[in-house]
Amino acid sequence: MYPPRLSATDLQVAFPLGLAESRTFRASVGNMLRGNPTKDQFKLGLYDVNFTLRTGDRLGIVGANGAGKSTLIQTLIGTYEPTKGRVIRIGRVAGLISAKTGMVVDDTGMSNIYRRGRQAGLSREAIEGYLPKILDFAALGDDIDRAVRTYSTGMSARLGFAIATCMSAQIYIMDEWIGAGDARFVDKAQQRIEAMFDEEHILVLATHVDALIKRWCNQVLVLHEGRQIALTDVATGLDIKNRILKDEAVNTVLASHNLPPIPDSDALNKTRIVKL
Ligand SMILES: Nc1ncnc2c1ncn2[C@@H]1O[C@H](COP(=O)(O)OP(=O)(O)OP(=O)(O)O)[C@@H](O)[C@H]1O
Repeated sequence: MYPPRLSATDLQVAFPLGLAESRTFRASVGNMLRGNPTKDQFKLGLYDVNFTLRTGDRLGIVGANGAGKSTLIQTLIGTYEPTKGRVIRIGRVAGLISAKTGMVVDDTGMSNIYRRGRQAGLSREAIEGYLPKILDFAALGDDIDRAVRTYSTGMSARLGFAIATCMSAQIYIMDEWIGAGDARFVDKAQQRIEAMFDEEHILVLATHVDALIKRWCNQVLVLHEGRQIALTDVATGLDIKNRILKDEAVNTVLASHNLPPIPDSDALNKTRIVKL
């Protein structure tokens, strides 16, 4: 088996801005005259993203609200298709982006374990092999046979986390939903993730919590208005993010770390609405 790898090359994700009403010619003309977006206009949610992660790499993704963190996570997992560039995933990916990710909420917890196992390409026997570990971690008791829609957020988080981390993935891609459980679960989940900090796994974590980045990551990617502005060590990445949050000029902050500037923000804003 090849060692795991996760890479993004010239990644771009654009969201259509076209309004539903502009399906008629009259509405389209009206929108154009009012300066509203037309059907063929897109907003860049993410662009210029480039990195390669190998075993042992643990990447923290940081940035202000709307910087593009969730868009990048969803694209790495494969929920969003890039409009340009590409993502390469080598190895089994576990995406942990919300407590109920990938679950059919009308089915029981147990059915969901089997479904997720099948989706991961595992045989019934293999899933049964993982089952005791999953049930132990989820600690749902008899509730495992109830529909997931009846679970609290914390119960769903425990089950989702147990499924994702007990079925031996090599690449873990997470948002900060992990904080959804109670203190005991968060502690257990943190220990479980830390046990994977070895040469066989890749971790990607998007979060606003600096302490988690410091504890779990060994490199940081800073996003600003959808663009990757730095891929660097943890201390530098957090400093850049925090100074930008305090409204320091982006290029001043980058220059203070000897990093290349980004085009001036006027130019940046103009290029954010694009026609593909
Ligand atoms: N489905 C969508 N359609 C249109 N625009 C979107 C969509 N999803 C995200 N965006 C836009 O893309 C940009 C990046 O959003 P994203 O949710 O990735 O940011 P974020 O860094 O995760 O923010 P937060 O910290 O607030 O969760 C935002 O301007 C957002 O409005």
